[in-house]
Amino acid sequence: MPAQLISGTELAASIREQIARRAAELTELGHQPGLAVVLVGEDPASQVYVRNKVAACEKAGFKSIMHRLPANTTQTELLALVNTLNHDDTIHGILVQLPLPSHMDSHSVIEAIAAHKDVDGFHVSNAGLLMTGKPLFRPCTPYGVMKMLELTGINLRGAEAVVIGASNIVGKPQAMLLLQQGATVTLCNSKTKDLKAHCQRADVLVVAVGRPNMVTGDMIKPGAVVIDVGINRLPNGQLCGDVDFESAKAVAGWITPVPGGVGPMTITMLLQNTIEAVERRLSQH
Ligand SMILES: NC(=O)C1=CN([C@@H]2O[C@H](COP(=O)(O)OP(=O)(O)OC[C@H]3O[C@@H](n4cnc5c(N)ncnc54)[C@H](OP(=O)(O)O)[C@@H]3O)[C@@H](O)[C@H]2O)C=CC1
Ligand SMILES: Nc1nc(=O)c2c([nH]1)NC[C@@H]1CN(c3ccc(C(=O)N[C@@H](CCC(=O)O)C(=O)O)cc3)C=[N+]21
Ligand SMILES: [Mg+2]
Repeated sequence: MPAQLISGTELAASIREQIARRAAELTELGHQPGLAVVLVGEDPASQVYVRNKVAACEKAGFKSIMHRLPANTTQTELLALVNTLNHDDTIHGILVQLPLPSHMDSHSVIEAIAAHKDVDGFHVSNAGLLMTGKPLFRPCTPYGVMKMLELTGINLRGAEAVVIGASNIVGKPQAMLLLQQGATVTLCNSKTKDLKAHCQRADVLVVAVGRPNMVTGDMIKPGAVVIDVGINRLPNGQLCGDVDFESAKAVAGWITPVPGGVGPMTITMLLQNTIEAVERRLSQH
């Protein structure tokens, strides 16, 4: 039996409906959720993502402010904008689109964002809180993946979870969230020996590397849940994931498509985190 599809597009739409309802209530109370998205430079892929994020905000009834800065913006100018947004009470979430131009130090920029507005969850204090099991914001992509896993009904307690890719924004926080749900987690990287053997043990396989079709059907345990985070643009302009969808879907129990999989969930969880920021501020005043 071929794998069941986990539609990120559909799950995202149903979560966004709830978010829009809550946003309307919060607006009614005088607290319209506000997200600021900062894009430096003209990277075409980043422009697409940022446009999608702003459109999703508007559709959900958020206030969304897009700050587009030229590629030659200085780090000092960017830090000044971040500081202004930190002090703007109409803004609950701040997202600085990565990657930043090479003349900037993204670490310092992320650290400049007020941790309570860091809806990406990338600030070191948010990474630390996640690690200790008391997250303020869960990074959007891994958070979205957890929602997709919930939809499959898989019991993560004692499950073998393998994450391929160990970046600070996807792989590492993904491993933490899986661990917190009781999975036995293996986190693989470019030095991993015999990746195939690790994958074949996985009840849950999350792939976040950035290499087209690197995971093939022969690497997958029959019935496994396979989550493809990768977004790769092929020379012909087509988007594809890190998983070879055709061979994988013949073996997996559940699988996410690209596009229409994790990507739309990432944006949804960005909205979710912004709502959480508003709720938190309300409960503290
Ligand atoms: N759908 C979505 O919403 C999102 C999608 N993405 C996509 O996910 C992918 C990963 O992104 P990101 O985490 O930022 O990537 P990074 O480039 O930051 O990290 C890649 C990771 O993959 C590991 N890796 C590289 N080659 C191999 C290999 N042959 N075998 C095993 N591991 C390997 C690297 O190992 P090492 O640590 O040893 O270098 C590293 O840990 C990209 O395609 C990106 O576009 C990213 C964010 C959101
Ligand atoms: N500060 C910051 N936060 C991020 O969350 C962040 C970032 N920087 N830099 C880049 C990555 C990547 N990312 C994606 C979000 C949505 C889709 C998405 O919606 N993808 C659609 C397709 C979009 C298309 O057509 O290109 C899909 O998969 O169906 C993809 C990728 C967020 N990132
Ligand atoms: Mg996707």
